[in-house]
Amino acid sequence: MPGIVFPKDFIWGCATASYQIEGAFDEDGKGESIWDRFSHTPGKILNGDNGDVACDHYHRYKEDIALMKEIGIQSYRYSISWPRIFPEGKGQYNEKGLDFYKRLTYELLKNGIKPSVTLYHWDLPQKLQDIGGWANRDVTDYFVEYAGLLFEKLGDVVPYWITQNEPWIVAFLGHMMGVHAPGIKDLKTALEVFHNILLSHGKAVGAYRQLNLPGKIGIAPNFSTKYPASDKKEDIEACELADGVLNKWFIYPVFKGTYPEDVVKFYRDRGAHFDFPPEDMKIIGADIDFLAINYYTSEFVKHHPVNGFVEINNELSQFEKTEMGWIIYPKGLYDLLLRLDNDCNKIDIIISENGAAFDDKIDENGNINDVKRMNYIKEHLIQAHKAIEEGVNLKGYYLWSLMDNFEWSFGYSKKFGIIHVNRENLKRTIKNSGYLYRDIIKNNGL
Ligand SMILES: OC[C@@H]1[C@@H](O)[C@H](O)[C@@H](O)c2[nH]c(CCc3ccccc3)c[n+]21
Repeated sequence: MPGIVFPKDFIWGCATASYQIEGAFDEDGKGESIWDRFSHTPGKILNGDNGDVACDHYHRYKEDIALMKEIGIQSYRYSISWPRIFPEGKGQYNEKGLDFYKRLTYELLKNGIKPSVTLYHWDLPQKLQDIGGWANRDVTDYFVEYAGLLFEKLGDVVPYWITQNEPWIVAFLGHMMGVHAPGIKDLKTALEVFHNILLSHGKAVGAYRQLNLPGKIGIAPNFSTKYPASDKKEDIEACELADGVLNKWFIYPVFKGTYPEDVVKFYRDRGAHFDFPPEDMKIIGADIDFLAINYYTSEFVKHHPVNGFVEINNELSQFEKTEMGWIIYPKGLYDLLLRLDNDCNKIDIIISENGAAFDDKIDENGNINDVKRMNYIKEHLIQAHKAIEEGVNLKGYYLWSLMDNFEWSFGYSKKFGIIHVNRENLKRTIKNSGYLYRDIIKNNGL
């Protein structure tokens, strides 16, 4: 592979999220989150796993930051647990909870690692779910109160802020499919939740601008590139609809001030009447400094007589798959980056999540030669670099994830880390993919 060199100020990072790594689920005044409630509900999580202890990052954060330093990570994307800050979701804040994130943030800065803070990565205070959660429009204002406190306390030292992680997953896995917290199965609720999460994002951006802080603020949707399974007209139309449901459903409100008409009709035809106050759309379309994208895989799409479209990856044996059953399709990242560069007015983009779960094997010397993950990382970075050469303003890459952690409904069975975590004693071991990433960072390329 001819030497691939990234731009000199390209940011090399890694990402985690509070509920997936912290543990200490009820320590130092933290309130219950909807993921505490969901994972404590029998039958929701594989093997009955939960985040009570997770990777115990709450107590081991200094050791974990030392490992980031050893790998040479330049920026660390972490999320703040809202119920650690506001145990009841609003009102009186919890000094001890805030103190943890101050200690974590200053330890990163001390080690020359730029903090990138995600305000919401799914762990809503349960007390807010008790009053309707994200389906209750008032929660958007409680989110601004929460965000505003963190802007005030950490805004002068945190250079990157991400308001919301994956509104689509929160809305549709949590409120339509019911496989994520809070486990609701209702399309209309899912649409309200999606809208209110975007509204909370826009309001928080507005609050951030008022404070004239030195950092940058954005949002982290999940995208996947859709390809028609054939060149039949019906499959091409089905693919357009699938792209609308996932990708346009985010891009249009945030960058064009409206929801995509074809998808609104799709939902209306399925009994979910959908329209929101026009003034909301202005708030949702607040200017952001960067778009953070989570990309893992792509889908091939076929026409379906009832549902309009069906994604057929599980029928495709020609692609390698990860332990999540997702096809490995690096060109989908390239195509996504070119598309976003075009659709989002050449906004700065960072890849806020990219990575893969594989069934890692530990050899007799305790080393983990996770070649599949190493190949996945290299192949996706090659595509990211190609996009940069095409003029895409790609500014950074955050690998998912720093360490093996709680993979939502799959519990600890799916491992995405470049650092292995022993589930018995929580011992950390850098995998060969971690050493590869160290070399990539050192060389600023492949
Ligand atoms: O599944 C790996 C990671 C999660 O651990 C992160 O918390 C989450 O931000 C994240 N998003 C995606 C892509 C969208 C997706 C999420 C959950 C389930 C299926 C697809 C993959 N991941």
